[in-house]
Amino acid sequence: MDYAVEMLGIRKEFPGIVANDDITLCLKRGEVHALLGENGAGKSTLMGILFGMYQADRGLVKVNGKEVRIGNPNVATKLGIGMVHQHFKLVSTFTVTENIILGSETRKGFVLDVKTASRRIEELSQRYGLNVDPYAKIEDISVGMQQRVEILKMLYRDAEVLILDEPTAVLTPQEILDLGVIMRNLIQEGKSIILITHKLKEIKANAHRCTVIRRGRTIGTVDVAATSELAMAEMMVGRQVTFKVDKKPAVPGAVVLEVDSLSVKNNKKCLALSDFSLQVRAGEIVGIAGVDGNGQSELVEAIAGLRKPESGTVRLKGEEITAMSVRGRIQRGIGHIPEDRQKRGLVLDYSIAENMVLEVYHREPHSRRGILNKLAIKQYAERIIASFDVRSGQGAASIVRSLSGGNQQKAIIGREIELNPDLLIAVQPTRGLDVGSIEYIHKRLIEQRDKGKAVLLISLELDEILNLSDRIAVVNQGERVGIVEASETDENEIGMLMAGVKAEGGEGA
Ligand SMILES: Nc1ncnc2c1ncn2[C@@H]1O[C@H](COP(=O)(O)OP(=O)(O)OP(=O)(O)O)[C@@H](O)[C@H]1O
Repeated sequence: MDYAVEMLGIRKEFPGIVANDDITLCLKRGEVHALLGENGAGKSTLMGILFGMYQADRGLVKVNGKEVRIGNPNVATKLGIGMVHQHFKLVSTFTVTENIILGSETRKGFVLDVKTASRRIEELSQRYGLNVDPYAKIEDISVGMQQRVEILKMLYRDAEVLILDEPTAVLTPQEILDLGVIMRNLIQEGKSIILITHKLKEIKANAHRCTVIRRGRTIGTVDVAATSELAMAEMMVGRQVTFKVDKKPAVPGAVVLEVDSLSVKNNKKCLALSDFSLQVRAGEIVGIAGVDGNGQSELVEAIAGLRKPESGTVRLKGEEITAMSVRGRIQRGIGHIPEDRQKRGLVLDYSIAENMVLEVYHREPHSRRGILNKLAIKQYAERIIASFDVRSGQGAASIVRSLSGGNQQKAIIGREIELNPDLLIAVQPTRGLDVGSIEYIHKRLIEQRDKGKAVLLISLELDEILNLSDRIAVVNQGERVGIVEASETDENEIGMLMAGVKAEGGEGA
């Protein structure tokens, strides 16, 4: 069999946890091979070993049939293995070419040979249908384009095996389709791809085979065309899963959040949200649908107190909070699951325990007269860890940086729900989560609603918006272009509104 990569019997232990336990993954040349596993199953660790970031404790790696020792990423690069990480590694003030040649520059005399490099990048870009401008600055191009630059970086270094770590998590629906085309172009040219993703639809659409791992062990490798999404999901979590959300009709009560004529500028000082009004009542979930970058982030930041609006007001339970501090808002009952878990959600070098009390460490029982009560904090964190199934090597004492992405997300959600807020703002709450965890988080959000809390849900996943929300507001270019009852709408109508076709139903905010 013609394998580009064989990973055989791989084992890797971290303090307190076996991240990979006898895992086998064989990548055929010219295939897209999905790697599927629940959060913390060990996918990133396995790929870290292939890319030379970690050393396996046991097992064998073969590239093109030959046993290799991949001591660091440079060795991986020389062996033709490239990786696009979830968080891109680009210098935003550099151009595309400068980023791509960084670390492997060629010179003419003392001068960097940017011209030849740009020409080669242009050729590669055309050959694989990437459409990247070598002279554009990274900060001026979209996230989707930046990802293509990462792909080009690998191709420039002659990678034959490309590892894509949850590549669609940051992409818009159109960009996801485009990436599918790019992957097809790559394999047509003989490249092989390992695709880490939680999205079964994408595996179905793009992958030939899929290896499923659970709790560090290989469950099996299946032929994707012959295996249903449900079957793959069940292999992954080891039990039956349902994709449908069960919920009773909402019983909305008093208005909890009232946003009135809010206008907010973005970092570039342009109006990102204009004259936006919305109400969220107790006992309902209001979803905000929109293509990424249409003012959702600015709306959330203005409500959470992270950004000052230009005009308009924000009220919580009747009280104006437009200019109130973040802590004041938290104390009055706002919980916030932020968009970027690493930048806004967590302090990565703190333990789980410390992260769980970031908003409440100054209150009893977590501290008294300025002295922290470590035991109370640990117990508080352990409760969240248990009820949200946050998996880590050393429980509450684990440093958050060492947690898998999905477990970091579960920790944040647990922390915010534990605050029992009157208004819970959930931004992309299930980004990077496996289907089992998504099911659980959805249940918990609905439970909040049924307890009479107001939930504002912002998500780029239309399915999530449609399944969870009671009402849906659609934003386009910072304006509210429609607000509809979730039970009376469908994907098509929301899609039209997202594209900017106005259809205000005459209903109030
Ligand atoms: N550097 C590290 N130090 C200690 N523990 C680690 C380290 N890296 C990973 N782990 C642990 O190993 C386990 C596997 O993590 P890994 O990141 O490989 O999972 P994953 O399958 O990629 O998960 P996700 O889908 O959530 O990103 C987790 O329990 C994680 O906490």
